[in-house]
Amino acid sequence: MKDHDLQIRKDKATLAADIVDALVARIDEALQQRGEAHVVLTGGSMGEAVMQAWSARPADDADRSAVHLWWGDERWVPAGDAERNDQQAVDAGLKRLGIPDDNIHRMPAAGGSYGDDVERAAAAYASELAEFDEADTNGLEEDPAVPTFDVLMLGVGPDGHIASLFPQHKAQNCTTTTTVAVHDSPKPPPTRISLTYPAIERAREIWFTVAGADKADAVERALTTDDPWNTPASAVEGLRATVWWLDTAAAAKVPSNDAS
Ligand SMILES: O=C1O[C@H](COP(=O)(O)O)[C@@H](O)[C@H](O)[C@H]1O
Repeated sequence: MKDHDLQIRKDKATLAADIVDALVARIDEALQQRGEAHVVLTGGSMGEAVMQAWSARPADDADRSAVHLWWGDERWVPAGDAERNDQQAVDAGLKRLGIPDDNIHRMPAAGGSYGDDVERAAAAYASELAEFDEADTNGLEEDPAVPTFDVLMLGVGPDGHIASLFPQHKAQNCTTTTTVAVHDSPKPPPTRISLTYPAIERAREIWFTVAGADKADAVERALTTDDPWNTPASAVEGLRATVWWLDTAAAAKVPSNDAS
């Protein structure tokens, strides 16, 4: 069993609310310490639940002009398509957060500036990430050209995938760039863009956000094995912390799964 921080809650709604409380605290801390905050959103069911909980918080007058949002992966369909992770975030309340549009770093869409060229689109997102690469990493080792993310959230599929890195899929082998175009995804839609492992691991904190009984086996494998090829969620750790935010159903096969 890995020495990761386990945060287990009784249900998905409580889980999402507590994730958001912790996220807002991390963002405030990053703004105070470094003057800006970089957060990576996940798509999927927990991406939606977290965004709903975040956008439902009472409005405050906090300055969010230095908060940047990124995505860990995106589905290669046109802008505005309900399958897109960014569109699901918008539908869940993204625009109510008060974060400037220029700081919301969406992955390119099919049929947009890069037409149907998903490779070029992935490379363009890598360039956008590189614009926020810092020279001063506050003592952390520097490597891939991405901002050092303060919190990078990852949903986990029932198969153990994270972002759009799927079990036994060759996109996992891409370690020389920070983004990868994913073809033949086993989960629809078949074409996607994903951060690669080196980019994902450039995060002070990685937060796995997982709810539901169908994820319990994947969570157990991720916490007890080091086998990225078969369970991508077993592959990554944050630079300072790795936190598993689980509801009791997703934590069913994890030892000491006391909910609060
Ligand atoms: O397709 C995707 O799936 C994963 C997991 O989503 P879930 O709905 O099973 O929770 C998600 O993390 C990823 O961002 C998304 O593109």
